[in-house]
Amino acid sequence: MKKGYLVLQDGQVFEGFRFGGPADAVGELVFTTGMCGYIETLTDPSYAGQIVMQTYPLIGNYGIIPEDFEGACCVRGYVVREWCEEPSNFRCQGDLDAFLKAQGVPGLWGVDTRELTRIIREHGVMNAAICEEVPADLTPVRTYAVTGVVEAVTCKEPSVHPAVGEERFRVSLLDYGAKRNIVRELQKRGCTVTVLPASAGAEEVLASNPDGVMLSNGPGDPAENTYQIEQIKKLLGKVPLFGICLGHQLTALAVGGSTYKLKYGHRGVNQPVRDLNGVRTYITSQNHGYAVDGDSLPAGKVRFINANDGTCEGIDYPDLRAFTVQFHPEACTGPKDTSFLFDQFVDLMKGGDR
Ligand SMILES: NC(=O)CC[C@H](N)C(=O)O
Repeated sequence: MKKGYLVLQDGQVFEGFRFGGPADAVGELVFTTGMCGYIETLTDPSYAGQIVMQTYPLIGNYGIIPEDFEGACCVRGYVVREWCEEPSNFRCQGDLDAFLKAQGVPGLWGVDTRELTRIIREHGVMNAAICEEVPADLTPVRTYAVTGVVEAVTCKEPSVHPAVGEERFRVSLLDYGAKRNIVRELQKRGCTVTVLPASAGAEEVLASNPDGVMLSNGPGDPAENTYQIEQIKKLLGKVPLFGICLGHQLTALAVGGSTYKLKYGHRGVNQPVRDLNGVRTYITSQNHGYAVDGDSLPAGKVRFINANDGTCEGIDYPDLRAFTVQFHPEACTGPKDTSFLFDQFVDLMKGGDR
């Protein structure tokens, strides 16, 4: 077993064992609390630039299942307490170590992920390095910044995904790092989906005369995406629009609201979200480090809030025929509590209210 280290930007060092890719890596260290769904986590492009640490202590026991991939593996590193060398599952096609090796993603195991999670909860997210030798100079770790990541993960060319069954609607999906299940949820509901690169302009989006526009999830600081925000300004009010996660944040910025970085984000599959339009609380899957400041909004109304910390989790813009959520209604590991939001998007495209 080969020793390795996780070195935090403040100089704390954790010794563990290497697995996965052989290179060293620097990234923003974040933790996710999902007890399952590590395949979807590893292949969610929203994690670009980040070293992901799983709080659940045993990871990899159902192996790697390519059918469940959400997109490309964009994490910079992976940290677990223990990984399973002998996965068992009828759909399994390989183990975690082989997957990380093939992706060139360095991993570290055998570290006290509970202690590390405590540190991050108290201090907030920080940068870290997975390395073979503890570096004498931590400047590259301290100065690392997640930037330019939407451009790095978006598709290069448009692609069309036909509706399952008869085509009822045509949706343009702006891909800021889209998870595949967004496309599937739309296809299932009779939508033909045209996936467009994040560089697509509003004119290009509207040129095909879509019934609705969907804005995807994606990595990095939302405020960095000034071009995309300008395009959303031009789209709002012209066509029904639904935004998820980064798409939600960009829409809020487009109407003149603001976003800010959360101390350690929401990442996991059991985040409670209260619907302010009723009495329900939904359990949701989440992966975000930034949030919309609900009080900053010149348009729209906060519809969902996180039951743990009261942060904004969704906004309705009835005058603009748009709505957006910070959580993931398409979550493939689940929970699927909020998949009805895709039905509501369809209702909006039909010309009705949600
Ligand atoms: N999953 C996402 O779309 C994440 C949005 C954004 N990058 C954030 O961290 O807040």
